[in-house]
Parts: sequence; C-alpha cells; structure tokens
Amino acid sequence: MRSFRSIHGLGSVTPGRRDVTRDRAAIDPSRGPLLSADAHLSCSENATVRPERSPVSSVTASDGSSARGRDAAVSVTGLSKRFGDGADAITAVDDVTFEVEPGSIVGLLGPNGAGKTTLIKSILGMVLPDDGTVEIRGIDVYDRPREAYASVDAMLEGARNDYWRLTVRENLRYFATISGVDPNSVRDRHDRLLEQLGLAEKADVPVRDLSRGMKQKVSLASVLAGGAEVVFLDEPTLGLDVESSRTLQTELRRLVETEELTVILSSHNMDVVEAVCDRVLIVSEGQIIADDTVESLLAGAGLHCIQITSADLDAELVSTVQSQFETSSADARDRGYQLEVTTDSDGLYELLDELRTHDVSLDRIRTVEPDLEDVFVDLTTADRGNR
Ligand SMILES: Nc1ncnc2c1ncn2[C@@H]1O[C@H](COP(=O)(O)OP(=O)(O)OP(=O)(O)O)[C@@H](O)[C@H]1O
Repeated sequence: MRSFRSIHGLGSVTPGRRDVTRDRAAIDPSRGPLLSADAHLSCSENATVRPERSPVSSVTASDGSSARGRDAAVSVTGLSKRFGDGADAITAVDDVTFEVEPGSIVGLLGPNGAGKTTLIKSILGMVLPDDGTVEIRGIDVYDRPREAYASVDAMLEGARNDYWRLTVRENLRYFATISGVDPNSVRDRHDRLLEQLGLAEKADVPVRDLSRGMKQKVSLASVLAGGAEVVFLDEPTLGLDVESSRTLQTELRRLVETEELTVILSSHNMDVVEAVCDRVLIVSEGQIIADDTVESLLAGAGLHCIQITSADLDAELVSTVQSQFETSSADARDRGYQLEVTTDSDGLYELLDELRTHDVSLDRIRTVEPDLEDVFVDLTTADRGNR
C-alpha cells in the first residue's frame, strides 16, 4: 500500500548494475542436464535474515564444500546459459552470481524473457548451463547432484505434477515418500499445511475435482510435504484469489521463521514479492541489475511518485505528460485531472516546467511513497536504455 507524504528530500536516481565478485568454474557439458523437466526434486532451509552478503570466495574444505557455499543455502557463481548459435544466439542467463542466506525468502523479479525461469532451471540442473557453478548448502550440484538436491524441491511455472486421481492427502504422502521421508512421521506437518492452506476439508477429495486455485495450493503443499529445506517457487500465487494468496504468503513466512525454510521465489506479482521477500534480485536481459532488501531498494531508488491535481489539465495535456513521463494513473475529475507520475528529481522539475509552459496551475501536489513496482520499472527501463 502506498502512503502519502509531503515533498521533501528529493534525491537522485541511482540505477545501474551492481558489481559482483565472480568466481567462475567451468561446467563439463558432456555431463548433460542433471534432471529432466519432469524430475521430482526434494528440497528446504532457513535462518535469520542477514542482508550483508558474505564475501565471495572459493575455499574448498575437507568435506568438499566451499567456505562460501557452506554459509549459503544456495550459491550461484558466474552462471551463463545461451540458446542457439551465431547471430541468433540468445544469452538467457549472463554471468550471474548471487547467494541466498539460509532461512530467507529471495525474490526474483524481471520482465518477460529476462531469464528468470532459465536461471532457476539452470540452478536445478533441468537446463545445462554453459558456464558457472551452483552449490546447494555448500555442495556442488555437478559433482554431487544426488546429495546437493536431496533437500531441494520446486514448483515451476505455477504448478507441479500432482496426481489428479489421488486425494490431496495422498499426494502429500506420496511426495513426502519420494523425498525420502516416512509420511507417517510428517502427518502433523501435513495436517498443518492442509489447515493453513484451507485444504483440510478437501483432504480426501481427488485433486482432479478441485478448482484451479485449490490445485495450486495442493501443488504448494506437495512441495512442502517432505520437509524440503530449499524450495524454488515460480509464480506460486498464479491463479489464487486474494485471500488464498495472503494465506500462502503468511504460511511461507511462518515456515521461513519457524522451520528455517529457504525460498527462492519468482513472480510478476510485486505485492507478493514486496510482502514476503527479505531480498530481491532484479533480472534484466539475463543479468542481475539489483540485489538488495526491499527496504533498501525503495529507499535507494531516489524516485518520487507525484500526485498532481489541476482543474487546468485537459485530455490533450494529459496525453502530452503521458508521452514524456511515466504516468501510472490519469483520472478525470469534475474539472481537470488527477495524475500520478513517477520520476526522479530532475524529472519532477521538468514536469513542473512543462506544466508551467501550458499555464497549468496546480490545485494540489503530493508525493506518494514509491512501491516496488515503481522501482522495478525504473531500474529495468534504465538498464534497457544503458545497453
Ligand atoms: N529452450 C529455449 N530455447 C531457446 N530460447 C529459449 C529457451 N528457453 C528460454 N529461451 C529464451 O531465453 C530468454 C529467457 O527466457 P526465460 O523463460 O528464462 O525468461 P523469464 O524471465 O522466465 O520470462 P517470463 O517472465 O516471461 O516467464 C528468452 O529470450 C527466451 O525466449
């Protein structure tokens, strides 16, 4: 939710790429993808949020895990994936490096085609990267895939392959079993998941008889059924109603805080990302262009969302403003218009100058706190402009 405040402290926009230290290691393509698209993964983990990332280094310990990766639930270094050859080649993931602290939720945000899904699939071994390393809890996924993925599970593209003829509870028991967990030992966990996700009354109903939103919840419950420590969720709230989406967010936070679950979540729903994620990675054209906490992204963007109300504004002037400034809303009033424009300090003065040249006098001007969507649009637009 946005909040209003008076205009003050106009800062400058500071978009641009963050520097990351890279520690690359080649992947042997002859090994082939680690998991097929249909493979079941079993995963999870959690701890207190530590926004400061540990320095990137690659010291190998006697158990084969690196010092950097041991502290991180997921550690990705110099990961790249290209599709095609020559002039038609697409670099979907371009030298990506990041870590995910245990016990945190990290959001992956990016425009369509930015490379989020390819990044997640490369981490999960469902797509074979061209370069880079991935460690899960300090274990290299290419050297010791079985061990590395033992605590990992995933829900990709908003769903997973639940068994539609099985009941909801049978699905949870099935996925717990193939995660190597005795389903009887996690019955309480399943009860709680069913309760929290509003599925308790449907526990004995075959999944095929559920609504789309309910099926989505079963997918999520199945991912969490085996006690995975690291979970990858691609669009987990797709198709859920507002209440179900909120319940799911609450449940994710609870699992992170009480069971040390680690979540890597990709979504186009900014409200979900803003509400649940400790940290956000913004992906643009295969690269990470921002990696920070939601609070820091909001505070550091130097953006101002200006709400202007004027009886002098007409449709033509509104269209002029819209063509020059990022205008999130333009509402006609009894007389004039109310506009909401997102801009930096320079843009604000340009906007006021523009209005002045058209003899527009303002009845009211307020700033609105920018939200994650404003920051996202600003950073990705600036990134595209810089390329
Ligand atoms: N199997 C493939 N073969 C060729 N190109 C691919 C393949 N998979 C993805 N791409 C391309 O790689 C780029 C990144 O795609 P990807 O699906 O990872 O993006 P995304 O950020 O997940 O997008 P969306 O938000 O639309 O799901 C796109 O240009 C896409 O067309």
